Amino acid sequence: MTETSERITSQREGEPSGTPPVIDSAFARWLADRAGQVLLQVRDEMGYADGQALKTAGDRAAHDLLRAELARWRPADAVLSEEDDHSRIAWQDGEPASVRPERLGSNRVWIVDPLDGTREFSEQGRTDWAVHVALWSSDSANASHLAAGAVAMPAQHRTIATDHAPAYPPMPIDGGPGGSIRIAASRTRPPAFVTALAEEIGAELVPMGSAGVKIAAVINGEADAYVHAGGQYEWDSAAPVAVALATGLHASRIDGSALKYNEADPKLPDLVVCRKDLAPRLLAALQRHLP
Ligand SMILES: Nc1ncnc2c1ncn2[C@@H]1O[C@H](COP(=O)(O)O)[C@@H](OP(=O)(O)O)[C@H]1O
Ligand SMILES: [Mg+2]
Repeated sequence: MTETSERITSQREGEPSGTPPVIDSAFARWLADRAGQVLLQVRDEMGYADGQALKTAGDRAAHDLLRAELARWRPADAVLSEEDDHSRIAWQDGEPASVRPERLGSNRVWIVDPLDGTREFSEQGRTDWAVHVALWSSDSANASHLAAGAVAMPAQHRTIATDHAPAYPPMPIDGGPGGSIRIAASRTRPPAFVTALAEEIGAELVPMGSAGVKIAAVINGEADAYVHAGGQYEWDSAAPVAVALATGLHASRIDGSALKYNEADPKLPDLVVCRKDLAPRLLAALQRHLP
């Protein structure tokens, strides 16, 4: 991890407090950092006695901050947030049957997960939780249309973002510790097929919370791949995938197709993020283990 790719999240000296950068990628970092600081405060103030109350308070506080700052500094843009009420849309075959979300007519949509790794946030001592801020833009050149992204990991005192894309992860000399590929997977609900996949390719599973933290582990070279299937939403992956793509990593659905964001139905149930040299082997093995 280089110094430029890993910045302490606190307000820098001499910066006028509350004035965000104009450039979208730096704005994404600023916003994720702000929400991260709020989440640390919530943890400090509430403690861990009531985990459910802590999760609810954290989700709400970070969501409210992101919503307010986006309304203030990017008033023309649309927002898709995990904490919004998606239930008012009646889904039918993956299409909204009644209300068409306003964001589908917008050229710029901020896709945010105020607190990814909610469970880990509520557990004392755990640092594997994150704030995700991504910008989807119809003008963006990449297939996923992700123009900017930031993942703040406040309890780890680091933020990764597309304004200073991290260096391409180092190649382990012998394929990682013990010579095996390291696959980051959910610590509480790893998909069954990932275990079978790991056995076939002689990989080791590295359990941790938060999709953002797992993708950050691949970006940092602490893991070689993140494989997930069985359910997730656009906000779980948009920001870390934006950073992974800016770093030069492979990121796709597990069938190899492009990850698409700002779709009518925000479900995005599976993905794989890995070094480019691993992608052909991993995708071929995935074909044999698709759930
Ligand atoms: N099967 C599933 N269905 C829906 N969401 C899932 C899921 N598996 C993981 N996720 C979401 O992906 C994020 C990372 O999960 P995990 O740590 O288990 O890998 C979590 O986001 P939130 O914490 O924002 O809810 C979690 O809710
Ligand atoms: Mg999430």
